Amino acid sequence: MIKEICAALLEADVNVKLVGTLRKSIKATVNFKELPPAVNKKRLIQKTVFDELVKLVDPHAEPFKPKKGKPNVIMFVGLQGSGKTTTCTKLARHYQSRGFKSCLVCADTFRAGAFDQLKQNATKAKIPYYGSLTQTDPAVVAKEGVDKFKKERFEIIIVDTSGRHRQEQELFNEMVQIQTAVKPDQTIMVLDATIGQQAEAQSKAFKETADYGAIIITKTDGHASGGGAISAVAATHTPIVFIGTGEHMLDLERFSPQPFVSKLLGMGDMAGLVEHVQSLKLDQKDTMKHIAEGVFTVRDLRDQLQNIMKMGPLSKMAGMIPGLGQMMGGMDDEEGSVKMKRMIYICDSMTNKELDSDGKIFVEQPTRMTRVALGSGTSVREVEDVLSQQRMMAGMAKKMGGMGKNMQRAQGAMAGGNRQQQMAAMQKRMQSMGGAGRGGPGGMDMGALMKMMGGSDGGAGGMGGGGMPDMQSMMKMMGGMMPGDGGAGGRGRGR
Ligand SMILES: Nc1nc2c(ncn2[C@@H]2O[C@H](COP(=O)(O)OP(=O)(O)OP(=O)(O)O)[C@@H](O)[C@H]2O)c(=O)[nH]1
Repeated sequence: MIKEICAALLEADVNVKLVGTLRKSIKATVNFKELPPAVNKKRLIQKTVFDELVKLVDPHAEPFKPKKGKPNVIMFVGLQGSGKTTTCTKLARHYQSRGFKSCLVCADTFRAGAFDQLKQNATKAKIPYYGSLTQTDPAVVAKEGVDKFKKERFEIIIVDTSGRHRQEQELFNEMVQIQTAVKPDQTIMVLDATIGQQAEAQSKAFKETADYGAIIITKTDGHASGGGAISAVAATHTPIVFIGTGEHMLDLERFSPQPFVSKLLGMGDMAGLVEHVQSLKLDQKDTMKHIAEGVFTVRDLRDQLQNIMKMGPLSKMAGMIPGLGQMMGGMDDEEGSVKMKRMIYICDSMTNKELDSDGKIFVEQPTRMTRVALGSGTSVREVEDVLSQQRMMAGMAKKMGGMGKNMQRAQGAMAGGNRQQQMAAMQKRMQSMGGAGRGGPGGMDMGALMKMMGGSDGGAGGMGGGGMPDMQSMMKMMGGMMPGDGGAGGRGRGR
């Protein structure tokens, strides 16, 4: 088993030496001889590997926190094509949306077109930028830009540097010159997740020269498992702060060790998820019955919202399902929960008749929407959003009408089954999905995931007991309710 895991890690581009160390430390941690016979060895080894890897990438330190009201200069370094310019803009937008006055400085005078690229990105994100088409000394441009923005009281000043030179030494010299000129509060290295085994050497070389304090891994939405990233962290003892999850401006997520390692090993914490959900005593009966009949009322939506709220932070939930965390890119727990609470207030301001309706009543008498908006302290637009969410779910329920009955049957058949076995089979399926690299996080096949969770094929994938099958609707809803871009039902990026 250890051999298998080590092979998988090597395949995922984790550094050879690191795998060796890991192997030794597993053997040292797990005392196989003295294990009582009842202990599930496989699970124990898996957990040890998982913990070791998480320990490796967990920075155990507070990441750099920019201070409000003062200039925070952040310099980016990294090889060409690693996604530096894109990530600079993503980060500037990230801070800007959190109330920091942010801007970008292009210090790449080597590549013609670098400034244009930054300009385009910055304009799209409505972020002020600085660069020069005539000045050839990058350190001078960087200093000019930083000084100008400091004077204008910008709080986040991000400096993008060149990643390409005729010789590596020239690139490194230039990095040092820029660093000396702008004295960054933080230097971040951008590393492409697809870099593989070169990650260690590259990150070490950059560390020796530019002594960056944080790493951002880009392109984690691709097929690469990101093992190189772990090697880079291990080699340089530098924390990963964010991960890039796509080409879109919003595809930047705070790094979190557990989901990252889960993906690397191709397993989500499904067991944890099942236990968590089962401990919540969610009220599903009516909704399940309704879905089986192909119906989904406003009240069903309300109950589902409340169930989701009970589950705790969405990001935590998502982290337990391989790939889902990344897929929900940019999702902020607080924003999500505020949005959901408002949706519940809206439902709570409805009459029983409205709640038990299919929503058409609001179309027939639109003043009802105004009344509900007033009563809940929200806007008509938000009421419309809730109703369109419900309509979408109702459409799904209709399609699933027949399927719902099968689901219930399958559930009943499994109620007496061996949960442990079901769970093991489930994990295996999750692993094969994650491990086979099906398009990585962004590309996870939601249909398959939902089918599995619902166990609609009546196979071992289902989870028995109450509650779980309704994950189907929950997932869909989670997908539809991401705040920010597009509002209700407006996702689809990250794919
Ligand atoms: N799929 C995906 N693509 C990304 C991500 N980040 C960046 N890219 C893409 O990677 C390519 C290179 O990104 P750039 O930002 O131009 O790279 P750079 O490091 O600035 O390159 P130089 O300017 O040559 O130094 C672009 O096509 C980006 O859209 C990511 O997280 N996921």
